[in-house]
Amino acid sequence: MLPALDKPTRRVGNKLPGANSDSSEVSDKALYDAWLASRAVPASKAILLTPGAQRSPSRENAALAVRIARRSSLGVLSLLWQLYPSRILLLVAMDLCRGAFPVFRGYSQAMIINEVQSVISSGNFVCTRLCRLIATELLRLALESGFDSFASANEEVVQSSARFALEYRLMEQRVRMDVPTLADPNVRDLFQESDLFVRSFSGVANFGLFSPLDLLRILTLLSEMLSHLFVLWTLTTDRTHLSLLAFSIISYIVPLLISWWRQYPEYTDDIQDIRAARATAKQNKMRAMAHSDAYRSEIVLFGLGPWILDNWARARMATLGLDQPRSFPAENSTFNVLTSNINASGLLMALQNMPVLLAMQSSSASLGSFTLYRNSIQSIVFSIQQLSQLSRMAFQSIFLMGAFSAALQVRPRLQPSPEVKLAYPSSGNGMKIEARNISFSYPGSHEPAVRNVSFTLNPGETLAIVGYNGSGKSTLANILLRVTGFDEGELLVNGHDVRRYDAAEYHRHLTAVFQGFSKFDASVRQNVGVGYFPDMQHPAAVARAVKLAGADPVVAALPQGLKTRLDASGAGASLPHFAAADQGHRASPRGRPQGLSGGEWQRIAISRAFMRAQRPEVELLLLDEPTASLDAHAQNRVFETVDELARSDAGERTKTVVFITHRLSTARRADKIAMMERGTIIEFGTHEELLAAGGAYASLYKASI
Ligand SMILES: Nc1ncnc2c1ncn2[C@@H]1O[C@H](COP(=O)(O)OP(=O)(O)OP(=O)(O)O)[C@@H](O)[C@H]1O
Repeated sequence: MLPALDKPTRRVGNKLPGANSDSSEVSDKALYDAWLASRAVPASKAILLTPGAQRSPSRENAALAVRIARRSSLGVLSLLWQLYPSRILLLVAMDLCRGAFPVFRGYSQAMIINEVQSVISSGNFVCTRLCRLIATELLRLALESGFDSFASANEEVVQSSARFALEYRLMEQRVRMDVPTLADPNVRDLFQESDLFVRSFSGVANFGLFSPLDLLRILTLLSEMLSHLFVLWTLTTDRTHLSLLAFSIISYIVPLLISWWRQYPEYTDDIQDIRAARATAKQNKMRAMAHSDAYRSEIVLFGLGPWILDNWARARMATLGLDQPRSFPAENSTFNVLTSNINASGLLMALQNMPVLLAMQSSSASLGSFTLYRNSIQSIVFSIQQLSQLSRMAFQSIFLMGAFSAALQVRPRLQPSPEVKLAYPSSGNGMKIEARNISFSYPGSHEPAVRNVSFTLNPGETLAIVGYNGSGKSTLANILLRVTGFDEGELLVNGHDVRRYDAAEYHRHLTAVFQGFSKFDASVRQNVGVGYFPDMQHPAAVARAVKLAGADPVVAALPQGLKTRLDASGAGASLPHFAAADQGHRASPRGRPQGLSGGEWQRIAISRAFMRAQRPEVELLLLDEPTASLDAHAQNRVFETVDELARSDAGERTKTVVFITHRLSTARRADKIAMMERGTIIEFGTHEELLAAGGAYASLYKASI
């Protein structure tokens, strides 16, 4: 079970036998735990690294990397293998062959150099052999580039299909996730790191990311090193030469090791302490604010730009370590100071030349073989350098791979486990809802948003939920809709615990208007059609829903009717072309997204709910302040339509209706009214009963008329 960082899981009693109801799980808990542990900021187990941050190469992290690799690499590699086994084999073979190319290149060029040397030293300027050698070199170059482009094309196909396959798996998993699962910050980070893993499939070192396919690059480097070693072996057959060879390689590697050691403490530009972790989180928050369209109006109106910039700059400087003066001698060790002041490279260069000079004494030595010798040693050292860089990237990618594997195993919190799953039993005349002592607290909140709520609603009845702001109405609605889970109590729907229904199946039997409904940057038809996908492509069905919601005049005034693209950002309304269009009402240019008023958007949201409300399988209509932005006439019409939709042709009630409202004139339409205060139902009954009781509802009602 995922540890909820913000909130202890309080689930007392009423737990379904054998079911982890309303809790998510990762089937490989050890994998998830190892990934989570790798994110702990050293010296503070409570603060976690931001997603994508590099793990320090510590012993603990190395052990975690081994554990993660053991648990996830096989799954990921077999997933990749299944895509294109033949192409992957070809990729491996070609990458191994590529390793031998530099050696061939070296040989060919050495032969040309030798030939030029012999032509000059003999004074016999006959260039037939030289021309032949140059022609061979050109042919070799052509073959090599042909081979390279074929190998690259193959690699591109493998990389992009791997990326697509993994992206698909991740996307498939992400769309399965419900609100409570994604409310867990660890799950969100898990998905974010998985995204980075998927993005790494774009060729070597894409944005510093390393994919398992890039391991082939390591193969190429190894085969290149081996072929260079072979060349050196053939060039230096006796023991003296072998020791010279070893000496030569060491003299190249030592400066590298020294510079690597000197850089090591600065190896990461990353979060190694709590202060940096906090600064990174703040920097990301400020960056998100600056980039988001959703905040734009308030940023402009309240002049938040400089405040955002200032906060971002301070946090960014802290993450880059620019906020404190650097005292170099204090920060650097004596060793670093010494080594930075001693330039050993000159001396080592001289040492590197020694083997070459000694080899020159040999009678068999030629200028070409010297070139080949030096070239091979340089290539070996370069390969070692690259190998060390790639292995550091591979180390980081293990954690991202672990995140990917764990993310694919997350079971959404509201999804029942197979042993307790139950098919939804339709009643045919509306949903029966029995709430028993339901309580729920948002993660991180100490006060329950819903507390000990109990009520019964019979099939076909209408319930109005009223109450003060923040009294828990929308939260209760989300619990009934199974968008949010609950911590304690029991919710029976048609006689069974709602936690036993598959969430997607349960949702097929209800429709809703949310208080904060979604506005999509899409056409009117799509904005409404999402309410019932099978009919989205049928303009007549969409037009019927639009008419039922009273949105037909809005749509008729749009330049392309149902096909008009809507501007969900709200920025469109303030753009010049919309200002001009206002005089000629809706005469915006074809194809430009169209802005809508708050009330117009609300009618679109109601149309969306009505798309599905007409379906016979729908047994619950839940409307959270559906008419808050509508005028009184439009409001009455919406409630009349809801009443019609909730009845059969014969006029019998076939759907249960729950609506939340602040307008108490509409609440009296309901069979039952629930008055909420501080998360709980304080009064429950008919309008007349509650008025007669003279309690909170009665006083609120009197205040509203
Ligand atoms: N996502 C959330 N995270 C944390 N707390 C929340 C969240 N949403 C709501 N709350 C808190 O839960 C409580 C109930 O909120 P809810 O939205 O259910 O009230 P409401 O009665 O619908 O309010 P309103 O009439 O203003 O729409 C409030 O105290 C609110 O601050």
